[in-house]
Amino acid sequence: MTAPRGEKATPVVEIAGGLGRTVSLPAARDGAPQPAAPPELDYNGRRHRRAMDDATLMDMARRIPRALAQTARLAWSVDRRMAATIVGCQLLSGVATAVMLGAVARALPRLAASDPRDGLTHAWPALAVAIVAMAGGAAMWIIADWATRRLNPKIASAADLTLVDLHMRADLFAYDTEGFSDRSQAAEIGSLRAVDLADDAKTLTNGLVQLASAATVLTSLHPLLLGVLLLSVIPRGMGGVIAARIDYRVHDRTLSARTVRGMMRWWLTTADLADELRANTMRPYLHFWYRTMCDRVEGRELEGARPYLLVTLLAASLAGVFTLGMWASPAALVLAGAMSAALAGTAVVASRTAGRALNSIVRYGAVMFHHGLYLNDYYTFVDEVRSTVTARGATRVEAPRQIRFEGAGYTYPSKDAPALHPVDLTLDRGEVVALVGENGAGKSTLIRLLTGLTTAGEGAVRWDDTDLATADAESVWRHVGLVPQRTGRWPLAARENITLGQPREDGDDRIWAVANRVGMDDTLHGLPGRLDTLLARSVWGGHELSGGQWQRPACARAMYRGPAVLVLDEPTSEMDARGEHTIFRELREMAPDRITIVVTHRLDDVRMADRVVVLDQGRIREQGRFEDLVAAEGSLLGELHALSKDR
Ligand SMILES: Nc1ncnc2c1ncn2[C@@H]1O[C@H](COP(=O)(O)OP(=O)(O)OP(=O)(O)O)[C@@H](O)[C@H]1O
Repeated sequence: MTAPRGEKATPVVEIAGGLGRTVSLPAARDGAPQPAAPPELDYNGRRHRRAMDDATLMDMARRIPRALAQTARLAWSVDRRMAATIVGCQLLSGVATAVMLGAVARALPRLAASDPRDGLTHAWPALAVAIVAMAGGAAMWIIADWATRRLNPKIASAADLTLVDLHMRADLFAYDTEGFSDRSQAAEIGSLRAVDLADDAKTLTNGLVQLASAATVLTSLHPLLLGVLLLSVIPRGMGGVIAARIDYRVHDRTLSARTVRGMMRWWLTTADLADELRANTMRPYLHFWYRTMCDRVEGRELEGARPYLLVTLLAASLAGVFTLGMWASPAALVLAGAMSAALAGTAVVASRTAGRALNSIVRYGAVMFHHGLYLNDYYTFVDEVRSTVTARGATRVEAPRQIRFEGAGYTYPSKDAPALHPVDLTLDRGEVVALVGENGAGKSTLIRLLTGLTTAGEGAVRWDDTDLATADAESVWRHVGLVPQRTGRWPLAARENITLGQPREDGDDRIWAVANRVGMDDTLHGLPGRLDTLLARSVWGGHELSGGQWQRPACARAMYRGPAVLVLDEPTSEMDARGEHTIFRELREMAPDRITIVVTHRLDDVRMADRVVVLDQGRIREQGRFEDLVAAEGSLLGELHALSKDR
């Protein structure tokens, strides 16, 4: 048989089999054709492209005060003393510049006297003032820099902590809304940029203060000089905006590739996937994929280099022309007899100060505009998530004797069809209820509603008489122990992996007792530091558990809480038969004091439940005792049970 066009026939390797026979095996697909390049991925978080593309000098001038105010608010909230130090130093450095220029204005006419010795004698007090003012200005800059360095780590921690905490407190509804992860990512960029913004703000305000001082001195020398100075703002400003736009476009065009490359990097380097990657010879393709992303980023960055060079060259040339203009104006005033040569010298010094200040203002103004957009995202996201955190009611609930679904249904925000159609269901304390159904039937959604993780879109879920939509969420969760389908493999000590989420009791006796109940005590005794052993292979000194072993601390965690509502979503899917048996035996023993709900696809485990609720496409199709349902004609549970036996 011939191989398809473009593909090589799979080579066959002859190896010696047992008993002297030769066995033919297909060799690894070493020379397999390279696949197509990964598709261009679009990143929905790039909401600022238009803002940056369309930005005029006026837009920037309007937005920058807002960015400055937001940065000041952040700085003030983390360290008032340092924030005030920076502002004070900026003002003093401006005063120092004005004093220095004034002193130069006084010294120069005296230095220009016919006898240099005599001139110097008269000029030195003013020169001394100029030198002290310059040194003072430099000292203020250094102190402002020191204060910024003290402020920056605090800003970084505060912004990061706020975001992480809000993510942990956000209503799950927020996670399901369209574009949440994009907004979250944009906010994260904002929190990272907040530190840059403090630096940018310091340099920008310093530029503004210096400019104001120099402009005051220039105006006092001759009002015309101020006009020339203001004229020079326009070309410098335009150049700054265009260069910032080019930078931003490169940033924007490489953002998707950089984002997915960063995500893929974790997949390629984590120990979790190292086995799969090697044994399935995935490396060549993944290397090709990663290389393609690197090339994409590299290529686009190089594309931006040329226009950036042209714009900066043009802007520098125009700036040169205007610098000449600023120097020519005092000369013209001297020639016209409107200004002395000595004052013209002062004007040149003041013009140079103003020119440097303008450069800072334009450069850091553009950067602040850009970074400010992200800081704005940060605050928008923080406000959005805060509103979802406080959206629930304030009624505090006690451990329920009964949970009732009263026509309770739910549709995910991104979906048209309900994941759960309105259902009526009552669960009583002491009962073990098994939830059964095919993939996507709505079991996890029902669990989210009964534990108050999500509130019902229609109808109500009541814990005794309290509608969970009006309840204080934290007070509900205090009574819940949940083993979700995907549990956390927390990179913490074994002890914390069991006690996580509740206050520690004195001693480890309860921890060992619960470890015994989930059949984990032997494993814990085998760990080098027992309960102190760090359960994370990737971290130095850590220890790894097997997949099934990891499900035990998750069950132990829920049992350790001793909750009034115990919910387990496929808790034993990776466990061996002994582990599974132990867990279900314990669940039965614990049942009298609580409401227990178990989701499982292993239908033999369902026998231990008092009642089985079968979900089908978001509706309760049948419920009752396991034996009765299996025996009933046409029952879904009977069909699924028969299929599980027919393997
Ligand atoms: N966060 C979500 N956003 C949008 N749709 C979702 C979300 N979670 C679940 N769904 C959808 O809701 C429906 C019910 O899902 P659910 O997870 O409740 O099913 P399940 O019975 O637990 O399935 P499985 O047995 O596979 O765990 C499915 O169609 C699923 O695609």
